[in-house]
Amino acid sequence: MPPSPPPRSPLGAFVVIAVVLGGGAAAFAYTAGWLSPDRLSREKVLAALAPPDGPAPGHRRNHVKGICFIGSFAANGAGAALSRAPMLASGTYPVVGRMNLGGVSLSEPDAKARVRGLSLQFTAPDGAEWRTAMISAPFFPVATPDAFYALLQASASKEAGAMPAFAAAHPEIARFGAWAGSAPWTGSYAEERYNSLNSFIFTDAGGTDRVVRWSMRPEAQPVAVSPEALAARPPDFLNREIRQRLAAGPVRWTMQVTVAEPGDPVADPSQAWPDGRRSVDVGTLTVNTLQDEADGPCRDINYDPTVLPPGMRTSADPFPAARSSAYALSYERRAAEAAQYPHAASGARP
Ligand code: HEM
Repeated sequence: MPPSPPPRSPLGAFVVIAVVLGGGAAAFAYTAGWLSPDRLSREKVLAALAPPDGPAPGHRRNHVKGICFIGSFAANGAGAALSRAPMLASGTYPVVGRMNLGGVSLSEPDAKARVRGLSLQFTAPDGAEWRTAMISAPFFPVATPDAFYALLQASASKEAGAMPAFAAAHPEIARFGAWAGSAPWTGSYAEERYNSLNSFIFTDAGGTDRVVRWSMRPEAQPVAVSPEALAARPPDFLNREIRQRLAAGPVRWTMQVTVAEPGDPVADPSQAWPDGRRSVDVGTLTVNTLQDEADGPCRDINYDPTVLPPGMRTSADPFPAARSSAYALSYERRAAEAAQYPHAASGARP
Protein backbone atom coordinates (compact mmCIF):
# COMPACT_ATOMS: atom_id res chain seq x y z
CA MET A 1 0.00 0.00 0.00
CA PRO A 2 1.35 3.45 -0.80
CA PRO A 3 1.81 5.65 2.23
CA SER A 4 -0.98 8.15 2.71
CA PRO A 5 -0.58 11.74 3.72
CA PRO A 6 -1.31 12.37 7.36
CA PRO A 7 -4.93 13.07 8.17
CA ARG A 8 -5.80 16.70 7.79
CA SER A 9 -8.51 18.62 9.44
CA PRO A 10 -11.39 19.31 7.09
CA LEU A 11 -10.66 23.01 7.31
CA GLY A 12 -7.01 22.44 6.52
CA ALA A 13 -8.06 20.54 3.47
CA PHE A 14 -10.37 23.34 2.40
CA VAL A 15 -7.63 25.89 2.64
CA VAL A 16 -5.39 23.62 0.62
CA ILE A 17 -8.12 23.23 -1.95
CA ALA A 18 -8.56 26.93 -2.39
CA VAL A 19 -4.88 27.66 -2.50
CA VAL A 20 -3.86 24.83 -4.77
CA LEU A 21 -6.52 25.22 -7.34
CA GLY A 22 -6.90 28.86 -7.42
CA GLY A 23 -9.36 29.10 -10.03
CA GLY A 24 -12.03 31.37 -9.60
CA ALA A 25 -15.38 31.61 -10.62
CA ALA A 26 -18.59 32.47 -11.81
CA ALA A 27 -20.87 33.80 -14.32
CA PHE A 28 -18.41 36.38 -15.59
CA ALA A 29 -19.13 38.49 -18.59
CA TYR A 30 -20.38 35.58 -20.61
CA THR A 31 -23.71 35.59 -18.79
CA ALA A 32 -24.08 39.30 -19.42
CA GLY A 33 -22.84 40.12 -15.93
CA TRP A 34 -22.17 43.63 -17.20
CA LEU A 35 -25.86 44.38 -16.70
CA SER A 36 -25.66 43.75 -12.99
CA PRO A 37 -22.94 45.39 -10.92
CA ASP A 38 -23.28 42.74 -8.19
CA ARG A 39 -22.66 39.88 -10.51
CA LEU A 40 -19.31 38.24 -10.63
CA SER A 41 -16.75 39.61 -13.05
CA ARG A 42 -13.37 38.28 -14.16
CA GLU A 43 -11.78 41.21 -12.29
CA LYS A 44 -13.35 39.97 -9.05
CA VAL A 45 -12.16 36.47 -9.78
CA LEU A 46 -8.56 37.56 -10.25
CA ALA A 47 -8.78 39.67 -7.10
CA ALA A 48 -9.99 36.61 -5.18
CA LEU A 49 -7.11 34.54 -6.56
CA ALA A 50 -4.42 37.06 -5.64
CA PRO A 51 -2.15 36.17 -2.70
CA PRO A 52 -2.04 38.66 0.24
CA ASP A 53 1.14 40.29 -1.07
CA GLY A 54 -0.27 40.56 -4.61
CA PRO A 55 0.40 38.53 -7.75
CA ALA A 56 3.93 38.03 -9.06
CA PRO A 57 4.26 40.60 -11.86
CA GLY A 58 4.46 39.10 -15.33
CA HIS A 59 3.35 35.69 -14.12
CA ARG A 60 0.13 33.70 -14.43
CA ARG A 61 -2.49 34.53 -11.82
CA ASN A 62 -2.94 30.87 -11.03
CA HIS A 63 -0.73 27.81 -11.58
CA VAL A 64 2.03 30.38 -11.28
CA LYS A 65 4.94 27.88 -11.11
CA GLY A 66 5.67 25.90 -14.23
CA ILE A 67 8.18 24.78 -16.82
CA CYS A 68 7.85 24.74 -20.63
CA PHE A 69 8.40 21.79 -22.91
CA ILE A 70 8.44 20.91 -26.57
CA GLY A 71 7.09 17.59 -27.66
CA SER A 72 4.93 15.80 -30.15
CA PHE A 73 1.65 13.95 -30.24
CA ALA A 74 1.53 10.74 -32.28
CA ALA A 75 -2.14 10.14 -33.05
CA ASN A 76 -2.90 6.47 -33.67
CA GLY A 77 -6.00 7.33 -35.72
CA ALA A 78 -8.52 5.77 -33.30
CA GLY A 79 -9.67 9.24 -32.28
CA ALA A 80 -10.94 9.90 -35.80
CA ALA A 81 -13.94 7.72 -34.94
CA LEU A 82 -14.89 10.34 -32.34
CA SER A 83 -13.82 13.66 -33.84
CA ARG A 84 -12.78 15.03 -37.20
CA ALA A 85 -10.18 17.23 -35.45
CA PRO A 86 -7.06 17.17 -37.65
CA MET A 87 -4.73 16.24 -34.77
CA LEU A 88 -6.70 13.06 -34.12
CA ALA A 89 -6.10 11.75 -37.64
CA SER A 90 -3.21 9.31 -37.76
CA GLY A 91 0.02 11.34 -37.78
CA THR A 92 2.45 13.25 -35.60
CA TYR A 93 1.80 16.84 -34.52
CA PRO A 94 3.91 19.40 -32.64
CA VAL A 95 3.02 20.24 -29.04
CA VAL A 96 4.09 23.15 -26.87
CA GLY A 97 3.30 22.40 -23.25
CA ARG A 98 3.73 23.41 -19.67
CA MET A 99 4.05 21.30 -16.54
CA ASN A 100 2.76 23.34 -13.65
CA LEU A 101 1.48 23.52 -10.10
CA GLY A 102 -1.84 24.72 -8.75
CA GLY A 103 -1.07 27.74 -6.59
CA VAL A 104 -0.69 31.48 -6.73
CA SER A 105 2.62 32.09 -4.97
CA LEU A 106 6.06 31.67 -6.53
CA SER A 107 7.57 31.10 -3.10
CA GLU A 108 5.35 28.14 -2.23
CA PRO A 109 7.46 24.97 -2.18
CA ASP A 110 6.51 22.28 -4.71
CA ALA A 111 5.74 19.89 -1.86
CA LYS A 112 2.77 22.00 -0.80
CA ALA A 113 0.94 21.94 -4.12
CA ARG A 114 -1.63 19.17 -3.97
CA VAL A 115 -2.68 19.67 -7.57
CA ARG A 116 -0.29 19.43 -10.51
CA GLY A 117 -1.16 20.50 -14.03
CA LEU A 118 -0.30 19.72 -17.62
CA SER A 119 -1.13 22.26 -20.33
CA LEU A 120 -0.90 21.41 -24.02
CA GLN A 121 -1.15 23.25 -27.31
CA PHE A 122 -1.44 20.90 -30.30
CA THR A 123 -1.05 22.39 -33.77
CA ALA A 124 -2.28 20.75 -36.96
CA PRO A 125 -0.62 21.28 -40.37
CA ASP A 126 -3.47 23.60 -41.39
CA GLY A 127 -2.81 25.77 -38.34
CA ALA A 128 -5.81 24.55 -36.30
CA GLU A 129 -5.06 24.48 -32.58
CA TRP A 130 -6.27 22.49 -29.61
CA ARG A 131 -5.40 23.91 -26.22
CA THR A 132 -6.09 22.14 -22.95
CA ALA A 133 -5.06 22.70 -19.33
CA MET A 134 -5.57 19.56 -17.22
CA ILE A 135 -5.01 18.74 -13.57
CA SER A 136 -4.05 15.70 -11.54
CA ALA A 137 -7.21 15.72 -9.41
CA PRO A 138 -9.86 13.23 -10.60
CA PHE A 139 -12.66 15.78 -10.17
CA PHE A 140 -13.05 19.49 -9.40
CA PRO A 141 -13.84 20.62 -5.84
CA VAL A 142 -17.06 22.37 -6.78
CA ALA A 143 -19.82 22.03 -9.34
CA THR A 144 -20.04 25.53 -10.79
CA PRO A 145 -17.82 28.54 -11.45
CA ASP A 146 -19.89 30.59 -8.99
CA ALA A 147 -19.22 28.01 -6.30
CA PHE A 148 -15.51 28.23 -7.00
CA TYR A 149 -15.55 31.98 -6.41
CA ALA A 150 -17.49 31.39 -3.21
CA LEU A 151 -14.84 28.86 -2.16
CA LEU A 152 -12.03 31.35 -2.74
CA GLN A 153 -13.87 33.94 -0.70
CA ALA A 154 -14.78 31.57 2.13
CA SER A 155 -11.24 30.23 2.43
CA ALA A 156 -9.83 33.76 2.59
CA SER A 157 -12.40 34.86 5.17
CA LYS A 158 -11.35 35.47 8.75
CA GLU A 159 -14.80 34.40 9.98
CA ALA A 160 -14.64 31.03 11.71
CA GLY A 161 -17.97 29.98 10.26
CA ALA A 162 -17.17 30.82 6.64
CA MET A 163 -15.80 27.44 5.54
CA PRO A 164 -18.33 25.31 7.42
CA ALA A 165 -21.11 27.41 5.87
CA PHE A 166 -19.55 26.99 2.45
CA ALA A 167 -19.26 23.22 2.90
CA ALA A 168 -22.87 22.97 4.03
CA ALA A 169 -23.99 24.81 0.90
CA HIS A 170 -21.64 22.86 -1.41
CA PRO A 171 -21.49 19.29 -0.11
CA GLU A 172 -19.53 18.11 -3.18
CA ILE A 173 -16.44 19.69 -1.62
CA ALA A 174 -16.24 16.74 0.78
CA ARG A 175 -15.38 14.40 -2.09
CA PHE A 176 -12.46 16.57 -3.11
CA GLY A 177 -11.34 16.95 0.50
CA ALA A 178 -11.30 13.15 0.85
CA TRP A 179 -9.23 12.80 -2.33
CA ALA A 180 -6.77 15.53 -1.25
CA GLY A 181 -6.32 13.88 2.12
CA SER A 182 -5.90 10.29 0.99
CA ALA A 183 -4.58 10.03 -2.58
CA PRO A 184 -0.87 9.16 -2.81
CA TRP A 185 1.61 11.88 -3.73
CA THR A 186 4.41 11.24 -6.22
CA GLY A 187 7.82 12.85 -6.70
CA SER A 188 7.44 13.59 -10.42
CA TYR A 189 5.33 15.44 -12.94
CA ALA A 190 5.91 12.40 -15.17
CA GLU A 191 4.10 10.01 -12.82
CA GLU A 192 0.81 11.89 -12.71
CA ARG A 193 -2.37 11.31 -14.64
CA TYR A 194 -3.85 14.60 -15.84
CA ASN A 195 -7.57 15.08 -16.48
CA SER A 196 -9.56 17.60 -18.50
CA LEU A 197 -12.39 17.36 -15.93
CA ASN A 198 -14.47 19.64 -18.12
CA SER A 199 -16.51 17.96 -20.84
CA PHE A 200 -16.50 18.89 -24.51
CA ILE A 201 -18.43 17.78 -27.59
CA PHE A 202 -16.59 15.79 -30.26
CA THR A 203 -18.14 15.62 -33.74
CA ASP A 204 -17.10 12.86 -36.11
CA ALA A 205 -16.84 13.07 -39.91
CA GLY A 206 -20.44 11.88 -40.24
CA GLY A 207 -21.72 14.69 -38.02
CA THR A 208 -22.42 12.60 -34.90
CA ASP A 209 -21.85 14.41 -31.61
CA ARG A 210 -20.52 12.77 -28.44
CA VAL A 211 -19.80 14.37 -25.06
CA VAL A 212 -16.30 13.48 -23.88
CA ARG A 213 -13.64 14.16 -21.30
CA TRP A 214 -9.97 13.32 -21.76
CA SER A 215 -7.01 12.29 -19.64
CA MET A 216 -3.28 11.78 -20.09
CA ARG A 217 -2.16 8.44 -18.61
CA PRO A 218 1.53 8.36 -17.64
CA GLU A 219 3.88 5.78 -19.07
CA ALA A 220 5.99 6.13 -15.91
CA GLN A 221 4.88 3.94 -13.02
CA PRO A 222 3.73 6.17 -10.12
CA VAL A 223 5.82 5.72 -6.98
CA ALA A 224 4.14 6.98 -3.82
CA VAL A 225 6.20 9.38 -1.72
CA SER A 226 5.00 10.67 1.64
CA PRO A 227 4.29 14.39 1.97
CA GLU A 228 6.92 14.52 4.74
CA ALA A 229 9.58 13.11 2.40
CA LEU A 230 8.57 15.59 -0.31
CA ALA A 231 8.75 18.45 2.17
CA ALA A 232 12.38 17.54 2.83
CA ARG A 233 13.26 17.99 -0.85
CA PRO A 234 14.35 21.34 -2.37
CA PRO A 235 11.47 23.79 -2.94
CA ASP A 236 11.66 23.32 -6.71
CA PHE A 237 12.29 19.56 -6.69
CA LEU A 238 9.79 18.89 -9.47
CA ASN A 239 11.72 20.89 -12.07
CA ARG A 240 14.99 19.26 -10.99
CA GLU A 241 13.46 15.79 -11.16
CA ILE A 242 11.90 16.23 -14.60
CA ARG A 243 15.19 17.60 -15.99
CA GLN A 244 17.07 14.57 -14.72
CA ARG A 245 14.43 12.18 -15.98
CA LEU A 246 14.39 13.71 -19.42
CA ALA A 247 18.17 13.57 -19.65
CA ALA A 248 17.77 9.78 -19.48
CA GLY A 249 15.12 9.65 -22.22
CA PRO A 250 11.76 11.02 -23.36
CA VAL A 251 8.74 11.14 -21.07
CA ARG A 252 5.39 9.92 -22.41
CA TRP A 253 1.67 9.87 -21.74
CA THR A 254 -1.17 8.11 -23.55
CA MET A 255 -4.20 10.24 -24.27
CA GLN A 256 -7.45 8.57 -23.36
CA VAL A 257 -10.86 9.95 -24.42
CA THR A 258 -13.90 8.86 -22.41
CA VAL A 259 -17.40 9.06 -23.90
CA ALA A 260 -20.40 10.00 -21.72
CA GLU A 261 -23.62 8.04 -21.73
CA PRO A 262 -27.06 9.60 -21.48
CA GLY A 263 -27.71 10.80 -17.95
CA ASP A 264 -24.04 11.28 -17.03
CA PRO A 265 -23.26 14.59 -15.25
CA VAL A 266 -21.71 16.25 -18.29
CA ALA A 267 -22.08 19.79 -16.95
CA ASP A 268 -20.54 19.11 -13.54
CA PRO A 269 -16.77 18.54 -13.27
CA SER A 270 -17.07 17.78 -9.55
CA GLN A 271 -18.57 14.40 -10.47
CA ALA A 272 -16.61 11.60 -12.10
CA TRP A 273 -18.49 9.54 -14.65
CA PRO A 274 -19.31 5.96 -13.71
CA ASP A 275 -16.79 3.24 -14.52
CA GLY A 276 -17.28 1.28 -17.71
CA ARG A 277 -17.75 4.19 -20.09
CA ARG A 278 -16.37 3.74 -23.60
CA SER A 279 -12.79 4.84 -23.54
CA VAL A 280 -10.48 5.22 -26.54
CA ASP A 281 -6.68 5.59 -26.51
CA VAL A 282 -6.09 8.15 -29.24
CA GLY A 283 -2.32 8.64 -29.22
CA THR A 284 0.90 9.26 -27.34
CA LEU A 285 2.42 12.52 -26.12
CA THR A 286 6.22 12.49 -26.08
CA VAL A 287 8.07 15.25 -24.27
CA ASN A 288 11.48 15.89 -25.79
CA THR A 289 12.96 19.08 -24.38
CA LEU A 290 12.38 21.37 -21.42
CA GLN A 291 12.94 25.09 -21.18
CA ASP A 292 12.65 27.48 -18.24
CA GLU A 293 9.47 29.45 -18.46
CA ALA A 294 11.25 32.81 -18.65
CA ASP A 295 12.74 31.87 -22.02
CA GLY A 296 10.41 29.11 -23.00
CA PRO A 297 7.74 28.98 -25.68
CA CYS A 298 4.89 28.35 -23.21
CA ARG A 299 5.36 31.63 -21.42
CA ASP A 300 3.36 33.59 -23.93
CA ILE A 301 0.63 31.01 -24.50
CA ASN A 302 -2.78 31.34 -22.92
CA TYR A 303 -3.94 27.74 -22.43
CA ASP A 304 -7.55 28.80 -22.89
CA PRO A 305 -9.67 25.63 -22.90
CA THR A 306 -12.09 27.08 -25.46
CA VAL A 307 -9.43 27.16 -28.19
CA LEU A 308 -10.56 24.04 -30.03
CA PRO A 309 -10.10 22.71 -33.57
CA PRO A 310 -12.94 21.84 -35.95
CA GLY A 311 -14.62 18.67 -34.65
CA MET A 312 -14.54 19.83 -31.02
CA ARG A 313 -16.64 22.39 -29.20
CA THR A 314 -17.67 23.34 -25.68
CA SER A 315 -20.55 21.51 -24.01
CA ALA A 316 -23.15 22.30 -21.34
CA ASP A 317 -20.27 22.43 -18.83
CA PRO A 318 -20.12 26.10 -17.77
CA PHE A 319 -16.45 26.05 -16.75
CA PRO A 320 -14.60 26.46 -20.04
CA ALA A 321 -16.32 29.77 -20.85
CA ALA A 322 -15.68 31.04 -17.32
CA ARG A 323 -12.08 29.89 -17.47
CA SER A 324 -11.60 31.51 -20.87
CA SER A 325 -12.72 34.84 -19.49
CA ALA A 326 -10.42 34.69 -16.44
CA TYR A 327 -7.43 33.33 -18.36
CA ALA A 328 -7.74 36.18 -20.88
CA LEU A 329 -7.56 38.82 -18.16
CA SER A 330 -4.68 37.01 -16.47
CA TYR A 331 -2.93 36.90 -19.83
CA GLU A 332 -3.55 40.59 -20.53
CA ARG A 333 -2.16 41.58 -17.16
CA ARG A 334 0.91 39.40 -17.26
CA ALA A 335 1.65 40.43 -20.84
CA ALA A 336 1.44 44.09 -19.82
CA GLU A 337 3.93 43.37 -17.01
CA ALA A 338 6.36 41.43 -19.20
CA ALA A 339 9.18 43.87 -18.45
CA GLN A 340 9.02 42.71 -14.84
CA TYR A 341 9.46 39.08 -15.88
CA PRO A 342 12.24 39.47 -18.41
CA HIS A 343 13.64 36.70 -20.52
CA ALA A 344 16.75 35.37 -18.85
CA ALA A 345 18.87 34.90 -21.97
CA SER A 346 18.87 37.32 -24.87
CA GLY A 347 17.65 35.69 -28.04
CA ALA A 348 16.48 32.63 -26.12
CA ARG A 349 12.92 32.99 -27.22
CA PRO A 350 11.71 30.81 -30.02
C1 HEM B 1 -13.85 28.92 -13.00
C2 HEM B 1 -12.86 28.09 -12.83
C3 HEM B 1 -11.42 28.45 -13.08
C4 HEM B 1 -10.80 29.68 -13.08
C5 HEM B 1 -11.42 31.03 -12.85
C6 HEM B 1 -9.40 29.46 -13.35
C7 HEM B 1 -8.43 30.45 -13.41
C8 HEM B 1 -7.16 30.31 -13.89
C9 HEM B 1 -6.25 31.38 -14.25
C10 HEM B 1 -6.54 32.86 -14.10
C11 HEM B 1 -5.11 30.82 -14.75
C12 HEM B 1 -3.88 31.54 -15.30
C13 HEM B 1 -4.05 31.64 -16.83
C14 HEM B 1 -2.94 32.37 -17.57
O1 HEM B 1 -2.48 33.45 -17.15
O2 HEM B 1 -2.51 31.88 -18.65
C15 HEM B 1 -5.29 29.40 -14.69
C16 HEM B 1 -4.38 28.47 -15.09
C17 HEM B 1 -4.60 27.13 -15.09
N1 HEM B 1 -5.76 26.47 -14.74
FE1 HEM B 1 -7.47 27.28 -14.15
N2 HEM B 1 -9.18 28.11 -13.52
C18 HEM B 1 -10.41 27.47 -13.36
C19 HEM B 1 -10.66 26.14 -13.48
C20 HEM B 1 -9.74 25.21 -13.85
C21 HEM B 1 -10.01 23.82 -14.10
C22 HEM B 1 -11.40 23.16 -14.05
C23 HEM B 1 -8.82 23.25 -14.44
C24 HEM B 1 -8.47 21.86 -14.83
C25 HEM B 1 -9.29 20.94 -15.21
C26 HEM B 1 -7.81 24.29 -14.42
C27 HEM B 1 -6.47 24.11 -14.70
C28 HEM B 1 -5.56 25.12 -14.90
C29 HEM B 1 -4.20 24.89 -15.35
C30 HEM B 1 -3.55 23.54 -15.64
C31 HEM B 1 -3.61 26.15 -15.48
C32 HEM B 1 -2.19 26.46 -15.95
C33 HEM B 1 -2.31 26.87 -17.41
C34 HEM B 1 -0.95 27.20 -17.99
O3 HEM B 1 -0.06 26.33 -17.94
O4 HEM B 1 -0.81 28.29 -18.52
N3 HEM B 1 -8.40 25.47 -14.07
N4 HEM B 1 -6.54 29.10 -14.15
